[in-house]
Amino acid sequence: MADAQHPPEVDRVAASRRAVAARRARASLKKDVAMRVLTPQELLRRAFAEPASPAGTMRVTEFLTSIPAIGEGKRDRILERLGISPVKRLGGLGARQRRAIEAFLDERWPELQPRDGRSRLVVLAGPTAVGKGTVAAAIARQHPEIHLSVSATTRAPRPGEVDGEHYYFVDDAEFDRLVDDGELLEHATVHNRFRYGTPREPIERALGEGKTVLLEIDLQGARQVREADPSATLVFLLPPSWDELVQRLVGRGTEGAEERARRLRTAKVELAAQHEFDYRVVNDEVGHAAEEVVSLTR
Ligand SMILES: Nc1ncnc2c1ncn2[C@@H]1O[C@H](COP(=O)(O)OP(=O)(O)OP(=O)(O)O)[C@@H](O)[C@H]1O
Ligand SMILES: Nc1nc2c(ncn2[C@@H]2O[C@H](COP(=O)(O)O)[C@@H](O)[C@H]2O)c(=O)[nH]1
Repeated sequence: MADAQHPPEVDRVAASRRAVAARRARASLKKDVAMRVLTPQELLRRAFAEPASPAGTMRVTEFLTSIPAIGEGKRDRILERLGISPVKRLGGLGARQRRAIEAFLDERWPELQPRDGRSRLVVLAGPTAVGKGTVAAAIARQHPEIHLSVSATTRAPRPGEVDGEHYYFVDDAEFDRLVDDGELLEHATVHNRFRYGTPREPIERALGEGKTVLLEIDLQGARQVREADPSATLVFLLPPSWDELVQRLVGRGTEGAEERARRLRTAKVELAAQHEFDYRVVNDEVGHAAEEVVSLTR
């Protein structure tokens, strides 16, 4: 309430700060559910016990889509079935609606959990020129609901590559800064040459929104992701044969002979590590390989 000691603008600033803090706290709770640090059932219990808390002020729509298996379409069907308005906040649900949403979670929980306890983070790795980029681009085209990570790199753009779309092209100083500020989920010097890394924030945001996230990275990066999140799904893309791999590299025409030789040396090391991965997919035909990778993320 405004008075002589608390003029209205001071109250407005304080209220806006409180609103920002509450929004951040709700976003953090959603991320915890998406990352499975917190179960939806625990979040509901907090919301019902304290309707004014960040959990209690979360909208039912936000709550449902924080569960990775629930997208917007499914969310709307669930709310309609439960007779709950999408504008409702968890703490504002009536007794009947609380029972309905709790019963729904109890009944459907087994199928809402990620398959065999895996997170929604998916790594696609494999030797140079096997077609990781091509398969990842096909997945992004066919499945816009899957978030494709854009890496930072110190390598120069190839003709046609667009900053912010194919990579964030940065210099060494900026890459150092990203590492020092903890802005990368993983990073590595690839083919003993340039540095590549996965920006952390867009990944966490997409996971927080319940999306599947695809990282197209090298073996060193895949190992770091496994360390950071043992429940990530690691997929290794294989060529139909070694000769076909060499042909694809030569056919792409983006590297000179020396760089091709360097990449093929790394390819031998990467192929020898394929058994560290959860799944192996042969990229014989792009569409098939893309759908096979997607089926492993379901
Ligand atoms: N299934 C396929 N059949 C034939 N050619 C393919 C197939 N998949 C990809 N290619 C071609 O192989 C070449 C290499 O593909 P791409 O650049 O996607 O490989 P990459 O694994 O991302 O390579 P790098 O690790 O070197 O970046 C490209 O010219 C691409 O068009
Ligand atoms: N560890 C990481 N590796 C990455 C990342 N982004 C790409 N890569 C890998 O680098 C090589 C070479 O890529 P190119 O575009 O120069 O041909 C390839 O194996 C990519 O998978 C990353 O963020 N981290």
